[in-house]
Amino acid sequence: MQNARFEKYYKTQAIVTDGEWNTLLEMCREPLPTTFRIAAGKENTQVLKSAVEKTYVPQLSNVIFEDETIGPPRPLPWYPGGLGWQFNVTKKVLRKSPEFKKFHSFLVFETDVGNITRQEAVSMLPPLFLDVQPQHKVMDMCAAPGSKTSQLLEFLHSSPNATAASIPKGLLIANDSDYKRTHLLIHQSARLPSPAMLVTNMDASNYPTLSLGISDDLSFLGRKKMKMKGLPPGSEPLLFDRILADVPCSGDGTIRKNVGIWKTWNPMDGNGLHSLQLRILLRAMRMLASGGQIVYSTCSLNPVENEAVIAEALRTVRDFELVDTSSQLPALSRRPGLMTWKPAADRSLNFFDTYEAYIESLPEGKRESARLARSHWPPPPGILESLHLERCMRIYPHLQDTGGFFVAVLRRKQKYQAPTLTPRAEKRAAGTLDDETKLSAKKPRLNNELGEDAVSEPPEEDSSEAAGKPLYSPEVISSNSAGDEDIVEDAYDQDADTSTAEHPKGSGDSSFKEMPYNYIPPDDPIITGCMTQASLVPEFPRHNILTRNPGGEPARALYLTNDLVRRVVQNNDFARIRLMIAGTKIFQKQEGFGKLKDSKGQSYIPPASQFRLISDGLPAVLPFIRKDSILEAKADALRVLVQDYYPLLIALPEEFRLLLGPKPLGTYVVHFKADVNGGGSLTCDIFLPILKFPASVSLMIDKKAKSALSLRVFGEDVTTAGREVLEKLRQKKVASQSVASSGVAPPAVAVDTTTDVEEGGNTKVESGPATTKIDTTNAE
Ligand SMILES: C[S@@+](CC[C@H](N)C(=O)[O-])C[C@H]1O[C@@H](n2cnc3c(N)ncnc32)[C@H](O)[C@@H]1O
Repeated sequence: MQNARFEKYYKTQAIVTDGEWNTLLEMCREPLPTTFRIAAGKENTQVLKSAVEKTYVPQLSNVIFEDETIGPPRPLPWYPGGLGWQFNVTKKVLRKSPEFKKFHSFLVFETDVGNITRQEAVSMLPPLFLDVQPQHKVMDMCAAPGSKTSQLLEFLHSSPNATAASIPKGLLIANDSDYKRTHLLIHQSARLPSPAMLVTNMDASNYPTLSLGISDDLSFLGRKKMKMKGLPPGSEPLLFDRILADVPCSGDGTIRKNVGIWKTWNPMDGNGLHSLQLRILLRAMRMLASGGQIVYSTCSLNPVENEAVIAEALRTVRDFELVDTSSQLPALSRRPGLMTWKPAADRSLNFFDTYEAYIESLPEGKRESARLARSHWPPPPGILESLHLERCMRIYPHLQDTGGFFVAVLRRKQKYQAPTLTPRAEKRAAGTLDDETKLSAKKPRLNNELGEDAVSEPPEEDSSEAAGKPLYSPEVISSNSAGDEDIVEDAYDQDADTSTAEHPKGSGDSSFKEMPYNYIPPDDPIITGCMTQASLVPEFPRHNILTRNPGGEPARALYLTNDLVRRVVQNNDFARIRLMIAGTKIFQKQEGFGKLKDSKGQSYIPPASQFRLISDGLPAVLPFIRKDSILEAKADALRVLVQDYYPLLIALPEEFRLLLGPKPLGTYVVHFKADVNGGGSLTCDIFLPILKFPASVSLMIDKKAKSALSLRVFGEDVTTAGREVLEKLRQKKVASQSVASSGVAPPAVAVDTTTDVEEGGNTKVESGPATTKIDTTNAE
């Protein structure tokens, strides 16, 4: 864990005092504690918090392992509501100490079902500073794998005036340019299903302005007739209230976790990312609504990726300022942003005081293609002080035993003023600008923004309009000048910036093949059937249900969005904007239901009623389910339901059987009431979907969620999957005993050697043995 360059570079930057440097460096060599947070705003948030505080902390308080006393988990003092936690034990302790093993299983189970997220402490900070509220339009520009996205979603869903299940008015777009990584994002966010969520796969530095369609309220435009190319006049751009720009970075703040950085660190990684980071932040600034806020963050200590980016962005878009966050999270120990720094021009650490000195050092023929831009250096005195870079936050590992991190909160200073159109823009608005002039007006704005020096990442060629693709840009683009900072114009000004939209960097996939999004007419018989089946009240937003297949038929799965997501989905061209998901799945066709025939060969269930509620989307639907249709049950019924995939009706406890028995086949929600005495420890109310068959019933949650529930309520995994794992382990033990006694190798036994839950397999009950079982049950 040595790197002379790393040491020299950061000593030169004076990121801490000389006296403190060794403490910082020593801490970089220590392993990082494990941190996790309990998901906020869920029904069981307080239950889990209390399980950690009142059950696990006492159990783990006096653990002695190999003659050493191990400390229990402790709360992160700065994390609101006591929901952030940290503990510091080795993997060996986690595996071998019975107390910690149990705690580890608890964490694994609850993580799988989305109640707990393992996340580095410092990575929890940006969403906390973003101050997201349920009505906000939020963008997470570089979101994968999505730990901050899930935190943002929790905030979007936590309204003091509503239940955790209510649908927020705002939206969250989680974007990443890496196609494969967007799937991590989808997986992560599925843990908190949201009708307000969209995932896109775009280059954030060129993110197109999305349209919200024609708005009744045109005050955002300052004029009634604004023409957007490809859209009817008066279309409203989607401007965001909150944007997180957690940009790609060199990541040296993660050196405690990623020890490989000791070997490979060099200043050129940070130098090379500066331009992209700046472009992403500038794009965020242009997409921000009046009064909005941006959080810019990196897990890098390098000022070139941090203060230098902020300084240049503030100089470019002048109506922004850094927010003084000193009164927020007072228990968080932090250092102010740097006011000066010295870029190194190469791996050999040749430092230059000024950009001019750097350029002069280059042979004449190489100056044009200099790798560093003026913006790598601090702004000149006079300007520098006015930027208040000290308001940026630097988190160092030794301050509170974390990774290193950088956070800056930016706010738009002034209210938006309606633009006065230049003559060119007037011509454009009138559609009288000839094509050639239009194209030349679209010269890459990027060069202006970054100055002539921004050569390390040359702007890509703009080919979108030339290729005849529709662009959602208004015809009101005035001449491009770097100081021309007008919100609406910025938001619209996509002509210069959309060239890579169809081929995001890193996606490695140029043929985007997501299914189209089609809203189903609210009076469609399938929607009516679903509403009847699930006893939904008339207020259910039936107009916001979409399906995803080329024909637009409600064939298999139905997704729920909110009104705002619907406006986005219906007013944009997704041949160009790579939309991965919109909203959350709430109903799924139960294919086996069609096969259920009575003795006369008639279908039991008409096609319009063959859809069932799925557990993932239940929180979004629950507020709309008629209370009197929800079945009540106790922990004893839950035990039967988790024990087998398809328990027979006659196996249910009498009270619940009498309730369910007379009901028609189909989908129901069961309310398991909090009860710590009834054969399990149900410490809070839970609502789960079930599906009733002629002679059996199935709890419609996946295998992992069942195991997690079983562990929490019954203290053991009583599920089929859990029993199978135990059986395999037993067989393995028997086999190894027989080797020991006979000396003969036994036949191979397929055993999951990894943890039970994680390796329980991915088969969802919902799609697993259903068909076979249905047929059997029917035959009975
Ligand atoms: C620091 S990571 C983000 C971590 C994430 N915010 C989280 O908390 O889980 C940076 C992400 O930026 C993505 N990325 C890189 N270049 C990008 C670009 N031009 N536009 C959008 N995303 C980009 C990477 O794929 C990577 O997932």
